[in-house]
Amino acid sequence: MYEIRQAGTKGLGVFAKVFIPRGTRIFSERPLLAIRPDQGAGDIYAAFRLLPLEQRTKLLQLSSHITKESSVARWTQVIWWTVKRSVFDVYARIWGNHRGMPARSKHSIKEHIAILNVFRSNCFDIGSSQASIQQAIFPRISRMNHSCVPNAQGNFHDEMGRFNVHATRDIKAGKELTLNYLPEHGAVKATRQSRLLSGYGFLCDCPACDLTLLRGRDGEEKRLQAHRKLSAYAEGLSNGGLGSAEAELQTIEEFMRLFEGEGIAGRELSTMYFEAAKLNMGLGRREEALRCAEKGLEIDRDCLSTDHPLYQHGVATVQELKKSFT
Ligand SMILES: C[S@@+](CC[C@H](N)C(=O)[O-])C[C@H]1O[C@@H](n2cnc3c(N)ncnc32)[C@H](O)[C@@H]1O
Repeated sequence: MYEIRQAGTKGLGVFAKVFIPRGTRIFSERPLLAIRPDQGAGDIYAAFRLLPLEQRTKLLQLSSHITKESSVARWTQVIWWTVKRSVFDVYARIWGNHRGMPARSKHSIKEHIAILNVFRSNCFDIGSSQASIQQAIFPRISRMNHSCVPNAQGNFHDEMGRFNVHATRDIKAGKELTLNYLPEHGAVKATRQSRLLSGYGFLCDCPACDLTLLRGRDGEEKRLQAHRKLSAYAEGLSNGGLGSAEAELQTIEEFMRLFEGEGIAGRELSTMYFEAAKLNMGLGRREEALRCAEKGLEIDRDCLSTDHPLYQHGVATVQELKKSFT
């Protein structure tokens, strides 16, 4: 269905070999390296050292973005970790407690820094408080490049222990498969570019970032418009206003129009639809509430698949709304 090959100046990328319909599960991968919510940078290297050589080699071949600041930060982190480990080593020799630290002979500061760089450049924030893992790298999904108007989205399925990537749009054969690296999809170009440059070392030139074309300029204007609406709503709240459900709904609808106009689908959009359903219900507009919830469910079906607990949750919400009609 896909192939991994050179993507111009972006390095490697993932491309559709055939037409991929919206909702298709393109990838379903277990993490190559992961950390739990209670773990930190110090645990990344320990987890890495426990992997078989073949997987360690694969990991070190992933791309890594290094800046002067991140390089200094990593060196500081690793030196501190090494000092801590030496202290543990002394205790371990006395009491035999090794506290999960790799043996002294296996530790290499250079390798430790390299793996932290790879991890930070390729990891996905699983992000949910319920998930058993917090951040992870995946063998092939980590080859997917960014677009601010992506055609795919990844979501972690905790029970499966897998990160599933689904097509959020129909994708023609030969097209690159892309994800959005940024947590917020509605940000304006300057914000997106600065986050991508500092976090990943590149300036995006996707259709939403190309303001020489009408499509880019139009999208940017819609983003600004949505942010103006959001600011006006937030200002009302901070001036002591309660914020009417109507005003909240209108703000959400502005973002929904923006996303749909840009061809962005996925969890952000479905969440907005479910929120709009709740607000419409509160305003006594049951039919509109049901329409919004059904639309949210349709988007979730395509970006999560029906086996995801969040999809099941959406089914229950729609059923609940339908019951209110009887
Ligand atoms: C997770 S990796 C993606 C796969 C990577 N291209 C590779 O060769 O392994 C992230 C890196 O890919 C590159 N990249 C991703 N999306 C890009 C884009 N839209 N434009 C330019 N470079 C991009 C950047 O170097 C970034 O640090």
